[in-house]
Amino acid sequence: MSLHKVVMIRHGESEWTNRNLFCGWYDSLLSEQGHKEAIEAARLLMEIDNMKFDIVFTSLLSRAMRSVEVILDEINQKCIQVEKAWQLNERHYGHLTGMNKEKAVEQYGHKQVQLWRRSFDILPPPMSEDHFCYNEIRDYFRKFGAHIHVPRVESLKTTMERVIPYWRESIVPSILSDKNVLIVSHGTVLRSLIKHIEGISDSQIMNINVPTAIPFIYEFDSELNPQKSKTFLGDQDKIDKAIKKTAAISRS
Ligand SMILES: O=C(O)[C@H](O)COP(=O)(O)O
Repeated sequence: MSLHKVVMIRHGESEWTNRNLFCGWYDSLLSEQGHKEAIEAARLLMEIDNMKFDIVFTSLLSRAMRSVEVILDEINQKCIQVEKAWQLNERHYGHLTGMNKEKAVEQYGHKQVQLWRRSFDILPPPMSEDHFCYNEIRDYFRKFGAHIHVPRVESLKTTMERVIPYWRESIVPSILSDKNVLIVSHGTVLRSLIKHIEGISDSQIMNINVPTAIPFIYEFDSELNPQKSKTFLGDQDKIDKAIKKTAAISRS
């Protein structure tokens, strides 16, 4: 039985993640560390036997698009098709956007902030029009056309409402036509896909954290059943440390 292999990667660290700020739909650039992480992700991809991609799916946010450029350059596959879609954007963090995560804990408490970050359906407060990022986010996405509806806030649940239809309608046909697919996206988008693909419950998904720039692989049969849980590439100790860092609110 021939299996369909799909590789997924969360973009490298952004400047705002480096400063421990909630980012969401704000277009924070790849940090210097994020650039190095993307190079390291490419190195891990080169260890896969015969890994030649046919198509890459990514978001409209620079941290993901730039990670794609760095990775494709490093693996010497610059000329392949890259599909950029707003549906693969990070979840919108609403009022929390731009707030320091430790300050948010001081203001709202650890339990509430963790529920906003990792619960399935608890929405942070929405972004109001006088929020300091409101106009910048709206203007950034206007450039890509009127079809993009910029939300005021999203949970994992509402993020899935745009990610899963895009997965079914745009990504799955490529997988089933035997293309080698690479997805470079964001923490919440990848948690959406992992939840959907592995049938993870609403409560269990709280414990899933996707570290930046460590590729993971799914192998699907022809009915798109995953053969096993996602498999991260690289050293297990490094993977465990990166997952722990992603889960934590404090970066110190
Ligand atoms: O949007 C963000 O701030 C990050 O991409 C994810 O942050 P989190 O790990 O706190 O959800």
